[in-house]
Amino acid sequence: MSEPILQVAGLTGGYSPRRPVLHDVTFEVRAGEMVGLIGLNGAGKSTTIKHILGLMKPHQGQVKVDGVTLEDNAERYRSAFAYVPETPVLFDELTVEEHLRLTGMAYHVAEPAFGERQEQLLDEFQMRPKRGAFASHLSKGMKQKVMIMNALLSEPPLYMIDEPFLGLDPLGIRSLLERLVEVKKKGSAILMSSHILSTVEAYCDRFIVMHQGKVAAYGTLEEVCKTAGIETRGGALEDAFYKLVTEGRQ
Ligand SMILES: Nc1ncnc2c1ncn2[C@@H]1O[C@H](COP(=O)(O)OP(=O)(O)OP(=O)(O)O)[C@@H](O)[C@H]1O
Repeated sequence: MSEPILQVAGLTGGYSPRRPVLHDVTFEVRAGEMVGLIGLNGAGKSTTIKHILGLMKPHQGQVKVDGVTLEDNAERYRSAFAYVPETPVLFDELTVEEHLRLTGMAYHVAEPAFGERQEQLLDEFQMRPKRGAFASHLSKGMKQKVMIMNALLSEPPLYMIDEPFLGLDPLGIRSLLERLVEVKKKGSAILMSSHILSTVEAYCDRFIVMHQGKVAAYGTLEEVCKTAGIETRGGALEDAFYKLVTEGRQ
């Protein structure tokens, strides 16, 4: 079994110490695998990601990236992942190329690798005509593409991607999925949160089903189906999910 790149162990956390949102959340993402993080609105997916990013401190438990906690070694922890948020965050007065250059410098991607990766990404995401455009002049989906290109440029051990499919056009979605399959083969770990369960099932190796701040099921499709008490078959993730998040409801 490959080494774990992201380890979340017994994580209890949230926005106020008296009212935790996450309860004893435990999972890991290993080198060379894509793990889907799924759950209803408010289940705790973004809060989990905020804890992993180091924006929030665990009340209990710990998060390790590349074998270290943020307290152990902040530099190593932070440089081991790239994060693509649901809503793009760019500098309005920088161009597409300038964003890529900034990322290249931050992640120490030297020439000639930088130039090669940049040109390939501009082609793959149909952004060549916009290379000199300011971020503020890009469409919503184009901004999302720039965030994705920045993440792919840095080639980190861990990718964390939050709901990437909503703003992208069909070609962009295909380019992203093809690239994720490629970086996974090269040994990166990917944590992807999405509500598009058919795509999650098709591309992810394992799944974390979050419900009300807890891990309701975790593992391969077969393991998640077993926890939900249904038979495994193609397309079963949606049924397993439905069962897990409606259990106990009338
Ligand atoms: N800034 C905040 N302050 C206080 N509570 C918050 C804050 N952000 C989220 N919450 C609460 O934390 C819980 C989990 O929310 P979270 O954003 O993690 O859900 P999510 O699974 O990412 O949902 P979605 O699919 O809608 O993005 C919810 O009850 C939500 O109301």
